[in-house]
Amino acid sequence: MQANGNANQRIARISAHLNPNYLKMEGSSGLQQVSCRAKGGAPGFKVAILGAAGGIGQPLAMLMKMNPLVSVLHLYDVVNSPGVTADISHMDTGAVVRCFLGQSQLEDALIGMDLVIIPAGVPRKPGMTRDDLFNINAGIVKTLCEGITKCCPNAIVNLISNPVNSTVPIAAEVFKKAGTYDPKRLLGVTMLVVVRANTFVAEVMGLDPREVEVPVVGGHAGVTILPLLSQVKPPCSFTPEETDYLTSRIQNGGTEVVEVKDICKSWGGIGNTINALDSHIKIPQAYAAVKFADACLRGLRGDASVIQCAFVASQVTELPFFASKVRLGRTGIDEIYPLGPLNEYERVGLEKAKKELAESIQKGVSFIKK
Ligand SMILES: NC(=O)c1ccc[n+]([C@@H]2O[C@H](COP(=O)([O-])OP(=O)(O)OC[C@H]3O[C@@H](n4cnc5c(N)ncnc54)[C@H](O)[C@@H]3O)[C@@H](O)[C@H]2O)c1
Ligand SMILES: O=C(O)C[C@H](O)C(=O)O
Repeated sequence: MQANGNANQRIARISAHLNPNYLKMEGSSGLQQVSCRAKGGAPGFKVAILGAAGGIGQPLAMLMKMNPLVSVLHLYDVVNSPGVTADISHMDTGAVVRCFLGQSQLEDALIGMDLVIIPAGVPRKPGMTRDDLFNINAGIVKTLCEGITKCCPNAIVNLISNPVNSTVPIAAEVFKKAGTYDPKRLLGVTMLVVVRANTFVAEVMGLDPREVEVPVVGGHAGVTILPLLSQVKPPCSFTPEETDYLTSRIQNGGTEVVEVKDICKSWGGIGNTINALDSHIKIPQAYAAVKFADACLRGLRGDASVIQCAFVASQVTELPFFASKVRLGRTGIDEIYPLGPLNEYERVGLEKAKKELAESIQKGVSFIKK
């Protein structure tokens, strides 16, 4: 005890390492909060993850810590962020990692950020739609976006929390209310369905998924997810059965994962071992989120021709938001591409997608305007 100091002092040392907001003040017995901006060791972008201790948040934090474009990584959550930060900060990559815990530290987590990634909120359980998450996640996204308006209104925002079809309009309304809205900087992350589409098409066609590009437009739930199989690169032709199978599998990929994980969970562990699925770590979801975040950072850096699909404010259809291919640049979205020629199957799908999307968008807008 002598050598290591008392418990408060030990906590203070650990906390100061993890969190620049907690520094042990000379002569004080406990922790005292002081304001301090995180400093990065290497040049690069400052990125905050809100919801960093969650199933997506943790692997996302690990992968962003490995990204050479990131110099400072802020990990914010309402629980467990110190443990996650301790772990991630031991990786010998360039980004400096800082921990932020609880609402009182939200603003410090956000000050000066170039990119804010939001996977905060509850995930689906079997039998639920993404829209069933609205009641809880709408309020969470609203609070986090209010923080962004105050602390980093020019940051690019990657919104992952579901239902994306409603949370993006919620974020837009919060930013509009604060007078900080820039539609070029707000992007709903739909990359995961593109990743799945590339994989499933590659499986059917016997191709390497890294060489396949499937544009997926519309939104991020059920029938609003519209893969444009007529525009796959390299050009492929599909039988009607293959088109039905692929469209349905891409639209229901999220549900497939939720259900299979739940079945595995019900098997339990072997003997007394803990079932790893209890932790709900979501690695491919984080992979997709990082693929998208990396594209945004490359755009910010000024790389040419960075093109990905995302759910954004759009004039591609009559709806105010729509997912389609966008080109990313130094200030966010530089260009939104039109849908291109659709076949009859896709035209029918588009009408279904727009009907559901219109309701989800309106639900998000009304949540803030009510
Ligand atoms: N867009 C996509 O492609 C995609 C993919 C997968 C999951 N999701 C969505 O992402 C969300 C998170 O999924 P998950 O599996 O990581 O869930 P999770 O429950 O494992 O993690 C969510 C994290 O958010 C935190 N959180 C809750 N309220 C918060 C608040 N007010 N501020 C900050 N953090 C808060 C929780 O403490 C938790 O650590 C869900 O809504 C899920 O549906 C989206
Ligand atoms: O399906 C979900 O609930 C999570 C995510 O949107 C997914 O597509 O995996």
